[in-house]
Amino acid sequence: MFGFFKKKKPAADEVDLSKIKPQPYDNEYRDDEPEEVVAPLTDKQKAYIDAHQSGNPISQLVADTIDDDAELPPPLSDNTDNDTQKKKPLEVNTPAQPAAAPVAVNSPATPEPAEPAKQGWAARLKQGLSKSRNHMSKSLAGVFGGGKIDEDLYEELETVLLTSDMGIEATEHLLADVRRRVSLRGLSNADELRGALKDSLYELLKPLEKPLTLPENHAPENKTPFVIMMAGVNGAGKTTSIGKLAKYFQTQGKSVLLAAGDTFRAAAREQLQQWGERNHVTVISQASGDSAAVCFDAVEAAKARGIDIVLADTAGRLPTQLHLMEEIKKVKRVLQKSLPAAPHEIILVLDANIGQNAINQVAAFDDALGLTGLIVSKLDGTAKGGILAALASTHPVPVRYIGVGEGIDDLRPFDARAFVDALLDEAA
Ligand SMILES: Nc1nc2c(ncn2[C@@H]2O[C@H](COP(=O)(O)OP(=O)(O)OP(=O)(O)O)[C@@H](O)[C@H]2O)c(=O)[nH]1
Repeated sequence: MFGFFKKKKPAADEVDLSKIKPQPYDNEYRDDEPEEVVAPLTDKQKAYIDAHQSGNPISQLVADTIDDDAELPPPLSDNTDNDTQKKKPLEVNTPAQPAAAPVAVNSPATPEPAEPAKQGWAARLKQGLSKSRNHMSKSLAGVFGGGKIDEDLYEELETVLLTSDMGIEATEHLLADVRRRVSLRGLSNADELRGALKDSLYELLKPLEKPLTLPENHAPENKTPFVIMMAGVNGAGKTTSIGKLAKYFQTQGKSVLLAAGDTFRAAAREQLQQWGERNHVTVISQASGDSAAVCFDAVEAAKARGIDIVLADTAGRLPTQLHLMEEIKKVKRVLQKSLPAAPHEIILVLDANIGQNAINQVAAFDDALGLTGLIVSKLDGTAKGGILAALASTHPVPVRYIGVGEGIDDLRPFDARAFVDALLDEAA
């Protein structure tokens, strides 16, 4: 669809958009010349070309027309000169040699370090949660260690749950539920408590298990992209999660495009471009441009190419930074300009290490954006995996995925049963 850009010779400092190739789709790389897939130009496309020829991505024009721009803070980039910003060329990083099959992730340009033998997800999850499991196991040794079930034992259990970051509400709920099960099942020995606790925790977490359902593949000409926007505080794991998801979706036969909407952190764009190369997917970015504009461009590019999924990165921000919360709301509004139903999914990425702070973050981002899901990252780095129980009792937003490591395969849909087993089974 971008073949029409061939008609213009790009300026020296611009990306030559004629080099853009279509993405792999449905496991098949379409190597046809761009001109062959060009439909007659619509008014919108003409406007796009005009905007591009003036060195001014159309997204910037759309972003500029958002009514409440006046209330917005100055742009995040160091460069606050609007004119200069408008001239920032759109960067489209398309991998030079897309893999024949989307599942192949090794790029000749950026060879992957040799990975150790692949583990199944259950083993990865268990290994990822080993800190939490060891903490639980050690603390619960006294509880499950034998003897009678009595009030002292319930008190000990209460302490273990609280020190595992489950929070007061979840702890009270679990204690009451365990008591109920003990009485129903007529349990009397402490070593029988483990099963009762596992069942209680599973029932508490089960409502969080609502996997993301992607739309069916449509014919390319009818297809609109499914847009996933990421939000979260600095360093929560947004960019890394996008990289992992890009691979995960490709293994499901979906084509993916990335939007480098974190235009604030110096290396975020390069970091996303690296993930793009590893996954052989296109990354749309602008050097220190406007986040909303980059995301808009990405959705336009995805529409033109019949891409299934757009993953939009955003800069990290604290909920207390009100001007930055306004900025991310603007990203959402500008995405809707390109595709009224977008973003179809707004995911908050939560670092599991932050403990009870997670509750405030979920509440604040939900209030600002209307969250549809969570990714709980870095569960491997904490001994307090109980945060999910706290979320389930206070702010039960679906946990779409959990991350248990920095590797590309260390992210999967949340499975309450597997999680409880990995957390509460006896440590190896
Ligand atoms: N151990 C572990 N590390 C992770 C996980 N997810 C992300 N990280 C690491 O956390 C660090 C921050 O991750 P990023 O993806 O850059 O975080 P971000 O939210 O995009 O950061 P900002 O752009 O600054 O807001 C990186 O070093 C990642 O490798 C995880 O599940 N486990």
